[in-house]
Amino acid sequence: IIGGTDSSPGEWPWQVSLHVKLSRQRHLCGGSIISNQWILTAAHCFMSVQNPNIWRVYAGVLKQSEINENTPFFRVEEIIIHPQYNSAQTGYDIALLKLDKAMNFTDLQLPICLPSKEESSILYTDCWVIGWGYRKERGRVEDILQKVTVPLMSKEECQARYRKRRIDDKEICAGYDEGGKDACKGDSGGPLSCRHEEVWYLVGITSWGEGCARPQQPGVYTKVVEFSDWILEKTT
Ligand SMILES: Cc1c(O)cccc1C(=O)Nc1cccc2ccc(C(=N)N)cc12
Repeated sequence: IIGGTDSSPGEWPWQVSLHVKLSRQRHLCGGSIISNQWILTAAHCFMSVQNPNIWRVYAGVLKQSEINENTPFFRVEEIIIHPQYNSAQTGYDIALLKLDKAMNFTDLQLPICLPSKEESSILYTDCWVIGWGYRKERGRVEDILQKVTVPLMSKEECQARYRKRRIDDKEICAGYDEGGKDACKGDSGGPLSCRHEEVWYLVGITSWGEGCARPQQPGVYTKVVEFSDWILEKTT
């Protein structure tokens, strides 16, 4: 996250850290708890590592330094990548992780609401992107979960910023024309969370952007409401 601040314990209880354990272990992506057995994240997180057995899901953590060999984690029973996914820049950057066992909800690990199609006309004005990703383009994974508020933008405005690419209807953009505040590498798969009438909704999944926090290069997110049917089909 570029231009953000430290989060507090329990501020974003749906945020998880996805680690890969080979000889060493490291944070690769974020994700969101959407039920006691399912995590929603980005498909591009799995392009180099599709084997479910090497993934570990950490919930209820604020700092990466909290994670050690004694920290409890969930194993991944199944990775479901959207069948139309090719690359982050071409959309459908969405994946579901089925946990090997159902998690108990606590103050530190709780699900976020999926937006419903009926409410897709809501104009969200209080949106935040969070993660342990880079604080600058040539950065590294951060210790304390960062948060930054970003305004949503129209598809037309976003397309005007990304002339070489096609921004499709199942993507949503957010950011500032002057740059300076944005998600970045390592935040991928994490939530773009928007609060509406005291309830938080998972509006976007951090997907890509040209660099990070550059002027007139907004962050591009998978538009979750467009995948409601797919999510329900796979998780029920
Ligand atoms: C290609 C690249 C790096 O190697 C290092 C850092 C950033 C980049 C890059 O261009 N964009 C990115 C690469 C991977 C995940 C990203 C997630 C979000 C954003 C965003 N701006 N909202 C940019 C990303």
